Parts: sequence; structure tokens; C-alpha cells
Amino acid sequence: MSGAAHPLVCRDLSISFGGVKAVQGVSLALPAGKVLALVGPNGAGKTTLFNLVTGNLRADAGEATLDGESLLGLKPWQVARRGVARSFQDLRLFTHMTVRENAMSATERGSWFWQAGDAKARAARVEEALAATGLSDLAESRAVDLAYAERKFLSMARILAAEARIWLLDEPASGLDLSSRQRFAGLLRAANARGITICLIEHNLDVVAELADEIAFLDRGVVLAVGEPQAILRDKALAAIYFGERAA
Ligand SMILES: Nc1ncnc2c1ncn2[C@@H]1O[C@H](COP(=O)(O)OP(=O)(O)OP(=O)(O)O)[C@@H](O)[C@H]1O
Repeated sequence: MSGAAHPLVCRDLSISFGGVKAVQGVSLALPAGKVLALVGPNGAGKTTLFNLVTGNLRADAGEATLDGESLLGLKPWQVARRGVARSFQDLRLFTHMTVRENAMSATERGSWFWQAGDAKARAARVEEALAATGLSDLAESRAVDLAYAERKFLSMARILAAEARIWLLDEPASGLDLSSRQRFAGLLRAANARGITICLIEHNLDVVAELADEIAFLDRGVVLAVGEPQAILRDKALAAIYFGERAA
């Protein structure tokens, strides 16, 4: 699978850390304009898979392509410049910079080839991203002074400001209360409506059921199943693995 229907494709991707096979022969394709959720127990290899695709780790074997061109060997900023934005579990904000500066910095890896590069347009994108994430009134606050949910939304503002066409989101809704989760879901739906392709690592299965078009279930570095959310979420064997009830 590749091309317009699946812009980002992994084939047989693998990496081990010492004896730990963190990702083993993973083949996966992101459906264009959809939300694919990566689900699986702790240590399944979900974040490692992101790290392989985004140039944060070097694969031992396999391939990852964007529109048919290899991403492997690229630096994280080069992957970002090709239109793949990611968020991190630990957010990686510039804690002593302001909210606005944090969002602005996401636009500053050179001008993206499909967007206007001028400063005025960038500033406008930043203000739109802050408005969309409810952070306009906090634009001059330092990230370090934000509440937890506001930091999560600032991480999303950075993704929005970057204007990437593929978003890789690592537990963006974890720790959010119900109303913040609903706001977050609205952001994702709006992005989806604009044709953005999203891969979402998420432990909250209600969030997954609400947002995902497709689920890929990983365990011990292997993709065990890919399919429609209802089918995957109803699967008793996968549920046993997810909730740690399998035989060792
Ligand atoms: N840099 C690293 N060095 C050594 N081991 C690592 C490294 N990164 C990940 N691992 C190991 O690889 C395995 C997969 O980890 P990973 O963080 O990708 O899982 P995950 O599915 O994202 O888990 P979680 O849901 O808890 O975030 C784990 O056993 C982890 O300890």
C-alpha cells in the first residue's frame, strides 16, 4: 500500500534495544485523511514506531516511506519539513518561552514548501492555532506557568501552527478531563475535515472509539491486528492482552 491512499507507509520495520525487540517487522499504512489509532499495552512499541518514522531512532531493518520516498536516515527536522508533525508524551515545550513563542517556534524550521513563508502569514497561523486551542488569552504566559491541560493544548497549538499534513500524536489526551477531551476531539475532527492524516497513540479506549477510523493493535513490538474500531475493541483475546490478563 502506498501513494495517495496511504501517504505514510512502514514495511517490516524493526529495532531492538539489547535483547528487547521493541518493534519487530511492523508493516502499517496510514489511510489518507483518516485517524489511525495505535493501541496496545505499555511497552508494545508504539512510541518507538513513531521514533523510527520521525528520525529520532535508526531502524535495524525495514522501510518507512512518505509518498513513496524513504524517510529513513533523515533527521527529525527533515521529516518535519516534509510535512510530518509529531507530539511527545513529555510535550517538549520550551518551558521558559511564552505560549506564543512556543507556537511560533513550530513554524520556524524554514518555510514549508507548500505554504507562504513570510512572517506575516506565520504570525497569522500562530494566532489561529492559539485561538483554536483556547490559548489566545494566555499568549504572553510562559509555558512553565500553564496548567497541565493548557500545556497539552499548547503542544497541539504547535502541531497546528506547523501546518503539517500528517500528525503523529503520542497520548495527546492523557490526563485531560472530560471537557478538555471533548475540546481535543473537536480539534482532531476539524483537522480531519481539512484532510489531515492522523496517527494517534492513545490508552483511553473511549477516546479511541470516538475518534479512530481504524485501529492497529500492537503487542511486544508486533502488529497483532488492524481493523475497524468496533471489531478490534470487541475482540476478547486482544482485550485480555490489553488488560494484562493473558497467559505469559
Ligand atoms: N531508547 C531505548 N532504549 C532501550 N529500550 C527502549 C528504548 N526505547 C524503548 N525501549 C523499550 O522498547 C519497548 C517499547 O517501548 P515503547 O516506549 O515504544 O512502548 P509503548 O508502546 O510506547 O509504551 P507506553 O504505552 O508505555 O508508552 C519497551 O520495552 C521499552 O522499554
